[in-house]
Amino acid sequence: MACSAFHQNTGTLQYHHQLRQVSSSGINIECGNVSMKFPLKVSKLEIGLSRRGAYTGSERSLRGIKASSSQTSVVDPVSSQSNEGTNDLRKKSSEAALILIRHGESLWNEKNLFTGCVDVPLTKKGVEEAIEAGKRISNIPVDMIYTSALIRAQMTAMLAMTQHRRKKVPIIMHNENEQARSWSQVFSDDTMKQSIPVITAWQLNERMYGELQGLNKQETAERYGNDKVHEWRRSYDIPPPNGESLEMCAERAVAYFRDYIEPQLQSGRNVMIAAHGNSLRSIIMYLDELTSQEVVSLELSTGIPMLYIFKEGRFVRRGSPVAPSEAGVYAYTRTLAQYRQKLDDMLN
Ligand SMILES: O=C(O)[C@@H](CO)OP(=O)(O)O
Repeated sequence: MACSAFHQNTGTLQYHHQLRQVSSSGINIECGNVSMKFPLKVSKLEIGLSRRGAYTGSERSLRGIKASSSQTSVVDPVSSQSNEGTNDLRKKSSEAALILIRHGESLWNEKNLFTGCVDVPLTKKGVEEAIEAGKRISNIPVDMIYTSALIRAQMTAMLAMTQHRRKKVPIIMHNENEQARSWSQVFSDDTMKQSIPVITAWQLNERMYGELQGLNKQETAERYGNDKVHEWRRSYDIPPPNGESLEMCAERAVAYFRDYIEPQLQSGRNVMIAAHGNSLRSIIMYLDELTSQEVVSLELSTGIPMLYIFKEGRFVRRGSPVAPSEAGVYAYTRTLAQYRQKLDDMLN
């Protein structure tokens, strides 16, 4: 018995580019009418070294953050997961896939309202974006899912997983108290093998937008001025009135990532995170070693998955999988290619 439970335009870095082609000389990425080629040889280490001198004290502390908050969910189920689809591959490889998805359009995105920690659901368009995101990642192994505590991120994760070819069932872990844990036990190893634990964590929530929550973004810009509102929305260390700056959001989100998610990747588990514009901006700032100036121009689109490969202790951004048939995604690593082949053999 088991109790188991990734453009540059008008100065704006937008991580919603479309990966078009991977060749031996580089990666072609298209975004709108813009096409860029990135040489494969440019490593994160090189980028990091050239940027490291520009870090501020708080950025350095971002990299040294220890979580001050407790984990919201117990991860026991994971150790009892066989993840048999990728387990044998894991033994041969120290690499893991990390998928980041900002939730699909929410009802307050549609109304152009500051949302922050207000818990609103997806629009119909948001539902469609989540399903489309799922199609893009349907051949990438997922062993664990992390979402924020907010419904728009959870809807996105669940809807995306309806498209996954492996058809494992995502199960939200309820560890908020002993009774919840006890009442949500599963008593079949076989069933657990066909499941993916979903860990919800408030630390991955959207930045708390303070007294802007519920206000219209356009009206707020007209009242306080475009520059002030842009500073509140995109600066690193200037908080909106009584809300969290990106730096404050990073203190919890990056700490959670480092303390709870990175160890899963280190042990070879493939992880998907469904979260929010700013909690993901802070995590990407950490992964890509962006400076506080660079993160100002980082924008994330709703419902676009970004793929990173974690290998030998380093994160390498691999853009956004375009479609299940996109051969380039599977050229990233031998492990992913093998996984896809296995799916093809099993399901076709
Ligand atoms: O309203 C919000 O919570 C966020 C994300 O939608 O807005 P912004 O674009 O200002 O980060």
